[in-house]
Amino acid sequence: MSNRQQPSGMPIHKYGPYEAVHIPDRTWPDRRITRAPRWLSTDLRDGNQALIDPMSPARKRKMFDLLVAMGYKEIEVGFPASGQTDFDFVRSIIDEDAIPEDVTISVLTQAREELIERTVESLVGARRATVHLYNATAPTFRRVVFRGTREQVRQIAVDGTRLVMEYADKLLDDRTSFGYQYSPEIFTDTELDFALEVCESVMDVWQPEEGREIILNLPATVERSTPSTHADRFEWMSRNLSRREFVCLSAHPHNDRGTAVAAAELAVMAGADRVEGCLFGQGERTGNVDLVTLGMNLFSQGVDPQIDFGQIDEVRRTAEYCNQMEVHARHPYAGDLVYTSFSGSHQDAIKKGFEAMEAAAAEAGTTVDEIPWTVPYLPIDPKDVGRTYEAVIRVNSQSGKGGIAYVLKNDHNLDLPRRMQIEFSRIIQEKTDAEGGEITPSQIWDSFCDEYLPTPDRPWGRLALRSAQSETTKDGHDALTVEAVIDGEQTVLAGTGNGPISAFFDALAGNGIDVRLLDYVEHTLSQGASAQAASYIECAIDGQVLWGVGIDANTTRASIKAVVSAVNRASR
Ligand SMILES: CC(=O)SCCNC(=O)CCNC(=O)[C@H](O)C(C)(C)COP(=O)(O)OP(=O)(O)OC[C@H]1O[C@@H](n2cnc3c(N)ncnc32)[C@H](O)[C@@H]1OP(=O)(O)O
Ligand SMILES: CC(C)C(=O)C(=O)O
Repeated sequence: MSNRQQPSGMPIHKYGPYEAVHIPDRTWPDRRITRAPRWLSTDLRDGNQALIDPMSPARKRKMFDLLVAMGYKEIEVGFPASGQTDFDFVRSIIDEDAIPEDVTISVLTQAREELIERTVESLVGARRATVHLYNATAPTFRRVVFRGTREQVRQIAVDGTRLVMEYADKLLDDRTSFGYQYSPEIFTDTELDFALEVCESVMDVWQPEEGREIILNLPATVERSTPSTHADRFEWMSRNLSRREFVCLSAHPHNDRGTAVAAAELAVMAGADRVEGCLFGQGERTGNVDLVTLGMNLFSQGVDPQIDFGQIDEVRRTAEYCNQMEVHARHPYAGDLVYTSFSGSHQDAIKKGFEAMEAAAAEAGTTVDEIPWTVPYLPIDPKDVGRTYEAVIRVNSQSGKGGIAYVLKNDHNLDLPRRMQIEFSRIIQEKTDAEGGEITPSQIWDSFCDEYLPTPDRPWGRLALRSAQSETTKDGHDALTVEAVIDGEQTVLAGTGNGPISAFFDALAGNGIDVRLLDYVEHTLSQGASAQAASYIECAIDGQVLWGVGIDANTTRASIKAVVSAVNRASR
């Protein structure tokens, strides 16, 4: 086959490659993230401004309280100059003293005097507050939006910073510890030397020093490049900024290329101290970077994310309510299906993984919660985010014996022998092939009972057990007397053997039912006085090989029931 590429016909002439950064001695690829960066949640600002239906004050408050409860210490709470809703919300959380002492709120503004004044006004009385000023610095914006030169655009940032400081001096008092953040918008489209020049000019006004940091936020307003180039740009800025020790370098990735999480992680490796994003990647267009995935990625590497994700479904439900948008079923760590496996080989490995964890914990004399998590296909223990194991394995036509056996073990403590797993999985497979879709654990259980465990309210089969009594004969054999119904007739069966099962086979043989034992497994189902035992018996009956199952508090009765189950199945 030829390797030559054929043109697709797509209009590629409209686009060009993203410019690389010349930084051959880059250091970020060798760095590791060993602690969480500072996080800023912008759910209430960048997230909110992208919603079809922006959050009502009640929804905003619910989101704010959620973020605080999760442990976010920097929260962008709005764009107060945008209108009364955002302004009033900022006032409400300050006036109602809803902001914990260790939480800093921040508010965004354009570099326009009337907006800056209104923005600072919204913060009066706040304990810890940051004004976040932005202006676009990218060439297209300079040309199209501001219709200005580099110098004029740099001046917007400088004047804006000065105005923020003046209004903070004028309107805020010593109740407020006041901070400042500047963002050269579309940093990813701005020439690096110009981004640096504007940031330096802004710093010249703010004068960062010990105890007076400046947050320089470098937004990938539109994600343009690979995460590696994004990291190169961060390393370049981090190396070239003056007063670096007083700068909190912040990343603000968006997800236009679908790589925002990687871009944020590589930016941190390249020197970013802080990451701005939204829960579940809410935000403009394809969203801001997802703070949940970032935090959980750290957690899954044994790094404390500094955020509590222990009840991820609660977080998801609240975010869905506030944003009025659903989190996708495949969303990392939080989607409905992300700890669920339908396919046979995955289920088999998961089941074995759980069993290996239990064995390793028992050997170490501890619990599975104390040993390293190593269950195949599950990057983290679903329990750590408040999920149960119930949904870990779900069964459809792609499933195999391991998954079905897992459901029976997990839900009913039944540990089926391997060959019986194969037998029962064929029965389930026939059902899923015929009916399509998923078969639920309760449908699996119904099928299992129907196949192996006829009950008085759901009787079937030619043989029904009424009672069984066994005693040991003088020569050490078992003599068994069984009251049963065979083909509708009350019968008393009697037989002897070197155990109750062979005595029962003897009794059945006397009634024309020929059964041969191939395998026998039993285990207890529960502990304590009402303990139940499960027996699994593989028999050859009339040329067929079949399993039968019996459950009873008495182990002899459990095994006799298992034989009855197999005999009935043979003639079903
Ligand atoms: C990348 C981001 O997410 S940035 C955040 C974006 N978020 C929002 O815009 C949500 C809130 N915004 C709003 O509610 C409104 O835009 C307001 C109330 C702030 C301002 O509204 P308006 O006064 O009608 O102005 P509008 O939004 O149309 O802005 C356009 C004007 O602001 C100028 N401008 C835009 N951004 C900035 C900036 N960061 N700094 C200074 N001027 C700016 C534009 O050049 C334009 O000026 P012109 O009228 O002289 O051409
Ligand atoms: C205001 C800035 C930080 C922003 O939201 C963006 O550039 O995406």
